[in-house]
Amino acid sequence: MASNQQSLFDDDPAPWELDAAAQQTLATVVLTTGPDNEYDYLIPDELLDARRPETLLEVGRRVRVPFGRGNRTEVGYCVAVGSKPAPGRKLKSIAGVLDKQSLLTPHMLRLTRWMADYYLCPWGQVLEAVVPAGVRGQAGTREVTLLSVPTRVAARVTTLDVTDKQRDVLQALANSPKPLTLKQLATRVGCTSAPINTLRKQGLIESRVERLDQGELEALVVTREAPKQLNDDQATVLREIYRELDAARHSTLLIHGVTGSGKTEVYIQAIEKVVSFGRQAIVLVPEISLTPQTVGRFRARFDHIAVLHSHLSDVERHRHWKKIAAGEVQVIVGARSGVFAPTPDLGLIVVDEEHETTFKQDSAPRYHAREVAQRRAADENVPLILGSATPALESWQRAAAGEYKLLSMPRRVNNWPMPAVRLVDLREDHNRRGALSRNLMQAMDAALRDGGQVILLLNRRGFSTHVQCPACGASAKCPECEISLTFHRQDAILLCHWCDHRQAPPQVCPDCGSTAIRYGGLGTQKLEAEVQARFPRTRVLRMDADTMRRPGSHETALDAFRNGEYRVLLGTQMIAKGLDFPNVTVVGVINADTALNWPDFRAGERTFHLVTQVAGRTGRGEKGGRVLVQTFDPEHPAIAAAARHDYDAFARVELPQREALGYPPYGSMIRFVCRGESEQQTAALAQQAVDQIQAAWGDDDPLRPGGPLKLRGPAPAPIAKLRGEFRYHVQAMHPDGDRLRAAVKAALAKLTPPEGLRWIVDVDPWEMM
Ligand SMILES: Nc1ncnc2c1ncn2[C@@H]1O[C@H](COP(=O)(O)OP(=O)(O)OP(=O)(O)O)[C@@H](O)[C@H]1O
Ligand SMILES: [Zn+2]
Repeated sequence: MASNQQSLFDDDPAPWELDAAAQQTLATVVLTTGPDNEYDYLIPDELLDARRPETLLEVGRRVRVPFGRGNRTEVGYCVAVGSKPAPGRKLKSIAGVLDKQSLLTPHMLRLTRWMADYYLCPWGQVLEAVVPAGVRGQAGTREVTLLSVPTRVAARVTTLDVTDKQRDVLQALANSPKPLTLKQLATRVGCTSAPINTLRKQGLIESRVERLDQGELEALVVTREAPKQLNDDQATVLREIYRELDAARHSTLLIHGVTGSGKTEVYIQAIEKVVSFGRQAIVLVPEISLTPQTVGRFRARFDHIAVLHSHLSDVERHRHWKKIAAGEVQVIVGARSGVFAPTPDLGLIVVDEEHETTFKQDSAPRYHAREVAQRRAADENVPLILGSATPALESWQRAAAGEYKLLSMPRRVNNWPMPAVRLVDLREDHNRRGALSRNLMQAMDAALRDGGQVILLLNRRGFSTHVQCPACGASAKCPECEISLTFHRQDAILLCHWCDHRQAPPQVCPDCGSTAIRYGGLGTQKLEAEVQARFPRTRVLRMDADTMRRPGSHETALDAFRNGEYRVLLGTQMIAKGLDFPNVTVVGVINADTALNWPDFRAGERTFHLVTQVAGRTGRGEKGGRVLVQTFDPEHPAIAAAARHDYDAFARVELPQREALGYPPYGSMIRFVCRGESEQQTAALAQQAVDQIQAAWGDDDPLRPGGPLKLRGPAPAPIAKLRGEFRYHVQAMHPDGDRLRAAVKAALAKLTPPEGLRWIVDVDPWEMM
């Protein structure tokens, strides 16, 4: 206020009083659900009393607040406390503090804020996704009795007056670096529980009861491994990583290492250094259940590791979280959400198989763990390592642009050669009646006779993938999704793979009454039947979403294959990843083209990744290995390059095409999808989105770099109907990602969806269906 006007308002307080009154200590709160805004609240004095830490209001704790006209109670996160000028209106007060400690470090607050901005979703929603829903309780744990030898006893085991058996028991226990359960000890010594119990009664063995969850129980039985002697490529890459670690700075290293080049050993030795600094490392893997070997290697090398997988109960997750936050964990191995592990002193993040699509979350917040890891590593000033035999083109492009440092491991360990890949042209194999070409069968036969094992990839589950009436052409479709139903012979049902709708297979065609229903198309169940018929004395293991429903079933199945109980492993893409079985001498790809014709600009890239990765599962031992890839399109660049293990060749063809069309990695893409029961309303909402985005973008200035905004749609999505709702989508692309995000954000704020219509927005989408 200008001072010369002071006299006009005698009642006003003097300027210094005004200042004091204007500043108040306020808490800024973000609601967990509800409007995407930040709200200021007054803080009652008792919540600022440092002598009562359990109710102290701090940034990162959750609070209860009155909200809205009716003052209903909402929960929110306190994201800031500080003095602010008093607003004109009267503020409400915080009603209470929910957490006894802060759930979020300042780093995590910044990271989640960035995610909300980048992925165009409410901050509160991101916060809820990052902080695990842990509740108090002890479900999911088991009480075990752990035995150990007191030091005073261990020192004189040889002179004690005990039986020989008892001495063996004491010796075994004293030699074990960790306490053992009764069962473990008995197995190790080869005795019953009797001598152990006698020793316990005599006080020569101590016992304590602990609550352990499944992961910790597993960790009890790990055998430790020593570091491997690195080969030259590994050593070179490790030196580069050490250089970054010693410099204590952020940078991103992309390790392009062919399948079987020993990337995991490099990560482990890098992390050993991080741990020696007293800091923690986060390792992200595509899916814990599919990577039991990788997880096992980490367990064998570190004492304090937390494995965060999707089968953890809330309670277990919460316990891990607390241990990690307390700095008690050295290495966190986790899927996507492991990137939020609350490490107090992070030293390194590793993203293994960084090209995998599972790193992108397909529900809100639709973040990509690689991007979040990048952001987090930069914010905490630590290196980020991305590793893959088939890097995502996004990463490859950034390396080419100098944003990432590219490190190569072009050879396999032990100088084993890459397996020879043969393309089997299905167009020339006219006499083929089943799924297996003559070439593939011969190769399988030779491998099996030689004591080897076989992996067969077919990326479709079920028995028959379409059920059709040859008389009138009608095919069985899901009534809710209008997608072809798959016949599952085991359960004798037709199943929709999108919505899980089930119905009995028709006896007669519902359209024309013909009884000659044809079951066509090939799924893993049919392949299993064929392999079993052709190789009757061979045990065949099938892995797909149908056989792998229960937690732990992947590990059991892979163990059985490793032990040689099964000679043939067949399945969907879940068998294509990361497995390291030296006895696999033949890999067969039943149909390399299944993903090629997807309505997705990444169809070629996905195909290249899948074929290269599955081909890499063989030739990992003394016996070598070979690969047969069946295809109708052997000249396709993705398939031809995969057959030569030639990533560079693939990238050289694919990148210019992406660039010409403005697709990622050259342009940013945002996808809008809406759905509703009325097709007309759904289409109208998509049109509204297009109009609003165009309006928010404004006119295209021909002189501005990046060219005009590319807007595709509205159009029916490839899955045009799902669970009874119509789906429409819109794609917006432009090289200037920030400007694109701003325009879409502004546009979405103006959308007025009618009752019953829903929409989502996906920044950097991976799913195009
Ligand atoms: N220096 C080494 N000497 C001998 N064996 C090694 C060495 N480094 C790694 N290995 C072994 O080589 C095999 C392949 O290593 P690893 O699984 O880490 O490869 P990878 O690069 O991750 O392959 P993929 O991309 O196919 O998963 C493993 O059995 C591993 O124990
Ligand atoms: Zn359906």
